[in-house]
Amino acid sequence: MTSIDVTQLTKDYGDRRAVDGLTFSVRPGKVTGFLGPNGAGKSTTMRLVLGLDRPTSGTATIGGRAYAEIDEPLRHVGALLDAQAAMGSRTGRDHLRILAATARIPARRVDDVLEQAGIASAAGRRIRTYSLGMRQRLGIAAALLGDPAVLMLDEPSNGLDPEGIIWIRQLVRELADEGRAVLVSSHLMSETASFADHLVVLGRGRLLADTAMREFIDAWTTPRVRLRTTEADRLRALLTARGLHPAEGEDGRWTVEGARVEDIGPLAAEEGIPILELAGEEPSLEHAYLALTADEAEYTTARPAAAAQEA
Ligand SMILES: Nc1ncnc2c1ncn2[C@@H]1O[C@H](COP(=O)(O)OP(=O)(O)OP(=O)(O)O)[C@@H](O)[C@H]1O
Repeated sequence: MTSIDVTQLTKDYGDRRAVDGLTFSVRPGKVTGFLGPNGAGKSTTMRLVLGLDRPTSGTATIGGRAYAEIDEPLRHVGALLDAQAAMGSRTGRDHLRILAATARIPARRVDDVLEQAGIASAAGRRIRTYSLGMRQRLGIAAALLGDPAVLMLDEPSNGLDPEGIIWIRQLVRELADEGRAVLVSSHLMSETASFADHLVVLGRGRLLADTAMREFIDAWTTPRVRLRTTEADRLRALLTARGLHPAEGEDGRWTVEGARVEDIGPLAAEEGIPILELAGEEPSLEHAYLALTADEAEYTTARPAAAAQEA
């Protein structure tokens, strides 16, 4: 069972600290979502794990060894960093054959991963004729080539069509279910929520959260209930007496922050207050993420947390 272990990892570019004393692990059998605002240090961390850059201090290891010390690393670690960087004059198949040859991976794996990535029919075409999504699929095929125990995918659904996005969601889940350690960075919260079990969140190079998805959402959001009643005054008095603050919306619906349907339904029934509608709002990863990172975004427009809560 192989994991990625990052310990006190720091990287300075001149006087800019891109990664700041990071410690976390990516465990086998799980999809770990890697989140953070633009410039938070996600790509730099992945590059350091892959030995593409040298840390200023600290370590990043895969199965206890630095990437540079791993023999035939493609057989142990698959990575998708910049899918657009593949050589444009080669065909997709040749690109993968060359990669396979460098790691003594059998050539038949090339056709397997082309098939798995859904680009077998384009394998003989030059990469420069590929669409953004096809290049992305080729990059994922390359990451899978060595059947690695560890995968690191930077924004894998970039440029993929809706069918491709569903495919990548299923793929990362399958890879984790097979016991692999899978780290996936993304800016798409609903997508991350659909496949990640665990989250590592960065802000300005620092670790903001390293926690199970469910715990993260529960810690950074409050439950909310929407309801409609014919006896608003009585219900308001009842809820206010219990320390809740119901707020009336323009459409005649009431919102109660910090409450669940299980709190309100029985209470209203006990008092004989008719309820016409009662629904809990499931807090989303997006709400939780924006609440956590509100003050951490280096490049930001409005106040995202406030905007999202109002939406
Ligand atoms: N080669 C480099 N030289 C100088 N600064 C760099 C270099 N690479 C990254 N940085 C800086 O390090 C910080 C972290 O960048 P990084 O690309 O790791 O963030 P990120 O979380 O991947 O962002 P995004 O979500 O926008 O991809 C940024 O401030 C960036 O400008």
